[in-house]
Amino acid sequence: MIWLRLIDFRLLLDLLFASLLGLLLLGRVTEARTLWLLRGYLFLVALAWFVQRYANLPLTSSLVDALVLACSLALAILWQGELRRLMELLGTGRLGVLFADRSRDQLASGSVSLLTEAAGRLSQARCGALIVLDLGSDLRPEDFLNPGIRIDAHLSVELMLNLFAVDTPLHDGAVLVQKNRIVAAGVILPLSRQGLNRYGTRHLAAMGLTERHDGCFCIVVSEETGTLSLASQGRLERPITSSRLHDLLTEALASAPTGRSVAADLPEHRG
Ligand SMILES: Nc1ncnc2c1ncn2[C@@H]1O[C@H](COP(=O)(O)OP(=O)(O)OP(=O)(O)O)[C@@H](O)[C@H]1O
Repeated sequence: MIWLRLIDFRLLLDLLFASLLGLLLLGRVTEARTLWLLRGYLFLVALAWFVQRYANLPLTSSLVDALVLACSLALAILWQGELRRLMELLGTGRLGVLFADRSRDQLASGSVSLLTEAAGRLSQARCGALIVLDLGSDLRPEDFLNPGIRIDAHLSVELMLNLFAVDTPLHDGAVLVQKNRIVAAGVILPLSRQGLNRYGTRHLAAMGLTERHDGCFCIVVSEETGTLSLASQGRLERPITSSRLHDLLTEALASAPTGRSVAADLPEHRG
């Protein structure tokens, strides 16, 4: 049993926890560029640890430490939105989101066609619209300024046109689509603080929600111009054609994680 004494259990535990944390972080990233950056950063951190622990090279160790610090600062600037979100999740105890199932079977591709057709027809009619497409985020009713009215209906072009028809009670605000269903209408989203001088509130609302929730996309139809836009990660792509919208949504669907449903938490009526 001498070999048992030679094993450093604390070191094993340390390596196990660090590997689990690394795998968890890598598992949450879907975008290729972000993944490369994260891999590079984790490699540098591991190198710094290795040099410090096993090589008696103080100057090299200081240089690698300085490199890790510089990269940490650069990534903190680059990923400020994601880091803010992570701190929000830690602060509100919603850690389950980090371990959520990431299978990709939510919005069917047929729904992308339905949404594109609805958006195209709303655009032609210059009927203002805002559709939130949740492809697997951790959205909760508290994330909205007002969670709106619960609908829970099959996604259809006709219902979408009806919901945004002018002078109907639910046309103001956004429609929330989750897992091929229209979950709610009249949803009021948080506004973005970017682009205050460039965009009106409908577009700012689309940016505001998507900058907070990576798995959310917002389709915006401008009432003024009929222009179609797609918001993701706080950025607006506009103007876009219906076919471009279809391509972007198909792409988004192919790389989207699945999250929990907000439907169950929505109140029957507006507070
Ligand atoms: N926070 C919000 N959440 C959801 N919808 C909102 C929000 N704020 C405004 N809207 C919707 O946007 C409409 C007002 O749009 P506004 O003209 O201010 O914005 P816009 O970006 O210029 O859009 P448009 O090009 O359609 O005029 C409201 O009537 C409402 O339906």
